[in-house]
Amino acid sequence: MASPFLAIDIGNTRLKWALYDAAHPGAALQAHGAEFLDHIERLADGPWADLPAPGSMLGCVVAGDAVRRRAEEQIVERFDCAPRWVVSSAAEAGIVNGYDHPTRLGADRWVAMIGARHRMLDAGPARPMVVVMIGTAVTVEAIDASGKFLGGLILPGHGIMLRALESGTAGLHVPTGEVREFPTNTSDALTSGGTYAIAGAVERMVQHVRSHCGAEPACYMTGGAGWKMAPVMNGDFELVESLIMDGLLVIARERAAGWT
Ligand SMILES: Nc1ncnc2c1ncn2[C@@H]1O[C@H](COP(=O)(O)OP(=O)(O)OP(=O)(O)O)[C@@H](O)[C@H]1O
Ligand SMILES: CC(C)(CO)[C@@H](O)C(=O)NCCC(=O)O
Ligand SMILES: [K+]
Repeated sequence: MASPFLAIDIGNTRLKWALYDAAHPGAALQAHGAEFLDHIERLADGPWADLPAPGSMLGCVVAGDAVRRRAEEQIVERFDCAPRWVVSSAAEAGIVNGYDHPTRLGADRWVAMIGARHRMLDAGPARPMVVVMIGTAVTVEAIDASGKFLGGLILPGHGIMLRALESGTAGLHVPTGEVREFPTNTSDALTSGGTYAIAGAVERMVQHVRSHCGAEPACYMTGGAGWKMAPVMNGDFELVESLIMDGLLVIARERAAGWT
């Protein structure tokens, strides 16, 4: 009988977790949550206190070693299961890594691409992809129709952009504004500037992929602030909140198949 599977995504701002009824794509979500990194110690006695014990877990972590260790303490304290973390490699689950040093690619980026590829192939024939993650940092990945990761962009997220402007200028200390085509106050100018900086980078990558691959890419967006970007994106962007969790489920199934 299948046992529950715990998926964990530790970013630079928050730890996201999701418990599924089994370790394969399409498994039913039983519980999920997110904690700011300062609050990881609460997991075992808080949100995880009443969960059924998972038979296995798999995660991706881009925060530092100290954060990863604090998460491992919670996993071991609450559940009798070994912490396992995805490391970016030369190839896994249908994606071939084009990075100069494949292991230096952020594990969250690697897992999100694997989740996106699986979703794209589920929907129809193979196409190139653009995969965008809007978290603490923003990443914009290009993948060709064969599953080769061609390369990607890293840029500051909304929060970092605003804090950089605040600390680097004398006159920019204002509340968050609205996204406007023609902003007429400082708040709107800052919020719109950040949003369109990200949108512009994404549109450029879509152009690069379109001309390099000679086909229209399937475009996916994920990350905690993805819902804020989705409305301003040109073209068909599918917002998939669970892209990293989907990728973890794909990898978990492949590994289980390889080990039996
Ligand atoms: N209204 C806002 N104005 C400016 N920045 C914001 C706003 N809302 C969220 N942010 C910033 O956007 C970033 C991403 O938000 P969030 O923490 O939800 O994403 P995340 O996917 O959990 O990030 P990570 O995976 O990197 O931990 C954070 O750095 C946050 O400070
Ligand atoms: C770029 C971030 C911060 C995005 O979360 C993360 O994937 C990371 O720390 N990556 C390592 C460097 C790289 O991917 O080239
Ligand atoms: K992330």
